[in-house]
Amino acid sequence: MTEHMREPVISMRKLEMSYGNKPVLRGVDLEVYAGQIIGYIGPNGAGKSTTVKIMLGLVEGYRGEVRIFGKDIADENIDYKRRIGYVPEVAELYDSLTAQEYLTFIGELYGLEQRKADHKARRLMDKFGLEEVYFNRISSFSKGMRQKVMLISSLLHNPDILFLDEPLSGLDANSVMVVKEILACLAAEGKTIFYSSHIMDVVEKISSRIILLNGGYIVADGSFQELRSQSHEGTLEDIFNELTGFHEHKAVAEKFVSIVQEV
Ligand SMILES: Nc1ncnc2c1ncn2[C@@H]1O[C@H](COP(=O)(O)OP(=O)(O)OP(=O)(O)O)[C@@H](O)[C@H]1O
Repeated sequence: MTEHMREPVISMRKLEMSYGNKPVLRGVDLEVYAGQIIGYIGPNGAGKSTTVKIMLGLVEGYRGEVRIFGKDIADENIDYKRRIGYVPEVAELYDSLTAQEYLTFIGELYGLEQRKADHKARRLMDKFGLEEVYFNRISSFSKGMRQKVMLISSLLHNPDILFLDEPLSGLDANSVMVVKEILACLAAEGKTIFYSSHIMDVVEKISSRIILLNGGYIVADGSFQELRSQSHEGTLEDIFNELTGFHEHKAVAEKFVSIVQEV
């Protein structure tokens, strides 16, 4: 079966969103299929988090249609949320809880039995080398340890779609390799991964499809090889600079440093 004969897992039509009178999304059309790892990129403030939060049902007031698992998310049916995992860019963990308390709590929110959530969370912590701190308070955790707890919490209920915002933030080189491999395995199992990041070389390597949002529109959509052959640029960083019309990094840096030196 070709990809386009299947139902999209996510589909957006004419998605528009404004904050006050400031338009952020000006008409985003998108269909995402099971098994895709979408590298979702764009300049700061382009609207990536806004799009993700709309899909998560956290932002209202958008125009257009968003369907997840074939259902319009505006229809008050929140069942789809049980099949979604989310790792936000800034982790809002409950510092006073232990990892065990936090993860079993999240597991229960997603409908797992307490005992099962505990057993699963403990084994996942073990795989990330955190078995010894399972009963410790999150307030004592380093940045990377917190990030691993967030990743585990987003996956406990075995979601079909995973939204990740800078998921490798704070992870050491070994853990980065493990997480990249986990994402590839999940995609091979038919999970859909929506991966937002500014680390272009990682996005280039892990994404099966890259979507570049700029000025409220999708300005590029394809595999890295497709984008590269269209833009005649070498790396994803070069393609990003080209498509967002940015060529002044040296001039901006020089000006910045010259202002720093004005004392
Ligand atoms: N709650 C809000 N109220 C008002 N404006 C907002 C709100 N949330 C986002 N914005 C604005 O919407 C625009 C898009 O923000 P968004 O966080 O979606 O960007 P982003 O692409 O995720 O950026 P970054 O790469 O910096 O994380 C920005 O101009 C931002 O100031």
